[in-house]
Amino acid sequence: MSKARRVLVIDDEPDIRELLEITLGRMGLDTIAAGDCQSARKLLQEEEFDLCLTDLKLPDGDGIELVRAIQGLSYPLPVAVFTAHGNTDTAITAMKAGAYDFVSKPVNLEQLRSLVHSALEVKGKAAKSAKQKGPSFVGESEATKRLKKQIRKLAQSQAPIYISGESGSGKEVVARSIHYQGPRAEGPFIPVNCGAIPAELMESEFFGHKKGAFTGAHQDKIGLFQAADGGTLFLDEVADLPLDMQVKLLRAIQEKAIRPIGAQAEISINVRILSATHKDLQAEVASQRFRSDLFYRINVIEVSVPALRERKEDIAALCDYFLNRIANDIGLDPAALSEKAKQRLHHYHFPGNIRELENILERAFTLCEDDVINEADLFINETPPSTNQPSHQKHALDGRSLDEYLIEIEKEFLLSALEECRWNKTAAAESLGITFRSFRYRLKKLGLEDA
Ligand SMILES: Nc1ncnc2c1ncn2[C@@H]1O[C@H](COP(=O)(O)OP(=O)(O)OP(=O)(O)O)[C@@H](O)[C@H]1O
Repeated sequence: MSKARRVLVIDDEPDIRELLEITLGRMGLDTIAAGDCQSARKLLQEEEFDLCLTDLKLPDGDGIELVRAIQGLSYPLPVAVFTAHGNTDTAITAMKAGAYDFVSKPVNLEQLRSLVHSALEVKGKAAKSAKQKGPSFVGESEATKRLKKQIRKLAQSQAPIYISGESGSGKEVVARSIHYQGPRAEGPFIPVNCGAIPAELMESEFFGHKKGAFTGAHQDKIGLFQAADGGTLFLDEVADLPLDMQVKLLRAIQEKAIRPIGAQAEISINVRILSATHKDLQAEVASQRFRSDLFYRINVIEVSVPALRERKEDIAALCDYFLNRIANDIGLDPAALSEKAKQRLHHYHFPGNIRELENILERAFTLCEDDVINEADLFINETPPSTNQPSHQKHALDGRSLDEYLIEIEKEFLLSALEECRWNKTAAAESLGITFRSFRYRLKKLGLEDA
């Protein structure tokens, strides 16, 4: 018979300790209880546990400190915290400190059981087979290595994560990687493009409906939250959610429960929320298009995906990967890039990021002759921003002020001129048609004097 798994419960209220002992005992788990920080620390030093549940207010200290101490143990120990009902701030602080999840007091036993099940999987499940299901994550630049490291760490927690980054930079790839490297890998990954659902269908899409709930509801329908139960719901383009839907979503996330349209009772759901948008979500909050309470709830931890132009070292590996994949898909030999084509790609700014690179290569592959892609096959018509065509018409302000936007463009021009002139400032100034003095002044103004 396998050994029962052990849960360390830390709470100063004897009634709660007893309730948890009974509930966890019925789940076949052993409970070891502590009433304060000091005895909890002693137990953590002396014994090994599979899960820890701790209150945040303890007579001799703060539960957050225990959460931090647990991160330093020599083995991974998922820890969930109890928070007062509706106290989102402390839940967020705890998750930032490394807590796996939180449970609101008074404790809802069904929610607690589902949390315990999924937390124990963090330790139990070998992510090996799951990892193979994850997306390919190509790139070895320092920025990509940092991103991969962050993903590995975040995959083990339950904290909602907000993924920011330009369009096509790989936000969904990051979300999938977090899902498939974590304990929910065997569960569903449900991506939803919030901007693509018509407003009138939104509630039913997210929460489902019962037969007859409204005209046209011919049968029961499961919503996206239920479809993602036990897994991850990825809210792509979350900034596009209408305000009334934002309220409903916030409630579902906070209560960990939904009610399908026309249903009598709520249904508990166990879903990890990841979200993304290419817009500046903070600016959306400032202009009251996005609710600040929902913003703080989904943005517990932010992962920022760098634009492709900020990790040019990845371009070669991505080209190999895409060219092999494209050729494989149609059963042909992969094409090679000519030196000039490589150079062109290296100097291009990729406003559409990795998706644009993929499209350029796909088109070039079908156009090239003798399996060699030449510069002309790339059809990159845009003159680089360092020469003469400003790119402002192609971009929306995306919530930025005109000044912020112009500063960004100016920076882009200066940096790409420098890059093209191999960091020779005199030549870069000349290529932009300005004096060396003016060039230096602008670099300083924009904080780029070290460039
Ligand atoms: N590191 C990577 N390795 C391999 N392929 C990648 C990588 N990053 C992105 N891709 C590919 O680039 C394309 C765009 O990526 P993805 O859809 O994740 O971007 P996004 O930021 O979510 O885009 P959008 O803002 O339009 O929603 C996809 O085909 C994806 O598979």
